[in-house]
Amino acid sequence: MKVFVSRNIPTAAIDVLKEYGLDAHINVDNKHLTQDQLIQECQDVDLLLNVGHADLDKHFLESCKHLKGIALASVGYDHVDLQTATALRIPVSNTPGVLSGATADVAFLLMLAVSRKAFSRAHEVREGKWKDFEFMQDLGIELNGKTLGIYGLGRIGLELAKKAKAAYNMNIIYYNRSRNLEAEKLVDARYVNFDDLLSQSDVISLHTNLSAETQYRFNKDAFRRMKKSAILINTARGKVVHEKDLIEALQLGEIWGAGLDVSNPEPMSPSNPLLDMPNVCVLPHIGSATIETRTQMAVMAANNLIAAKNSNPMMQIVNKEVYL
Ligand SMILES: NC(=O)C1=CN([C@@H]2O[C@H](COP(=O)(O)OP(=O)(O)OC[C@H]3O[C@@H](n4cnc5c(N)ncnc54)[C@H](OP(=O)(O)O)[C@@H]3O)[C@@H](O)[C@H]2O)C=CC1
Ligand SMILES: O=CC(=O)O
Repeated sequence: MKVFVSRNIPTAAIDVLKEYGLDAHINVDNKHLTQDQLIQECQDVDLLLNVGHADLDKHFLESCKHLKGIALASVGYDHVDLQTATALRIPVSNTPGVLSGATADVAFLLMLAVSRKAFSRAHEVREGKWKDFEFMQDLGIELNGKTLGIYGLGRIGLELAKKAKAAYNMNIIYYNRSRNLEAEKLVDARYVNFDDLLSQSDVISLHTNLSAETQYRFNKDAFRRMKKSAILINTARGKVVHEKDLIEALQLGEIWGAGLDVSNPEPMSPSNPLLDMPNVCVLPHIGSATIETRTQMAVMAANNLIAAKNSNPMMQIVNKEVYL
């Protein structure tokens, strides 16, 4: 069977593929592939281990006629046309759980960075422009005892809630479509409606998957209903936030600051006004980027490919209808 790995992955995962007899062709140069290039690479490929968030849409899926399985090295699968994959009987797997702690760490990091204005003048230090200790400058907001609102309290949201509770005894409120009773028990999380999430939170952290329902849910209207002192953290997907409305809300002082690990599009344009705002911290989508986590993600994806190779169900299947 022909296997393609779309970017470099840790050796541990390549070893798993080899151990089970899959001799993968790896994009060893780690070149960014356009969709056309990926289609070209996958012309006679049976199994794809896909790294990154390039669109695996109808055109891609229908163009790669030999595909019998796609293992994503990500938990999010909003970039895959699952309906077409299922119709073509291509099982698709993801990597839930193993990246929750690392991604929650980045949300926590952003929450602290923005609330303490940690990076707003870091460049001044580097450029020799920092002149003096200022008693009344760079004043941040303390997180202790504040209210953390989580939009999408699932695996990652719960990890963040645990950290926020342990470190700062934050009050946790959340909004999902359904209640998360485990979180209510573990961190005393309180289920609220969307309006209350907006109006009661000191920090709102987004951890939903991207869907038609969640796309642009954080827009002009939402920002107006948030506290003027509120901080927005997004480690979910760029499109959950209406970026133009966010820029306006920050410019008008409708919210206090924002910490973003994701944007729309990615990479963010260097001319994006968010990058010039001292109350905004932007990271290059590094949520799961630790040696430990990326290794576990890649190994999980490799094991899913092995299952597909052996015509067994993939363990972390996201379109299980394919097996009906
Ligand atoms: N920055 C990064 O590097 C990373 C980003 N991510 C992003 O984080 C996302 C979440 O991952 P994970 O925690 O594992 O996923 P989970 O499925 O565990 O959690 C998603 C949560 O979102 C809620 N949700 C879904 N739809 C809605 C809606 N319409 N309104 C309100 N809540 C909703 C779900 O609850 P319910 O179904 O009850 O509504 C669930 O609690 C991923 O999909 C990915 O996009 C993930 C990893 C790394
Ligand atoms: O964004 C990363 C993911 O795993 O999803």
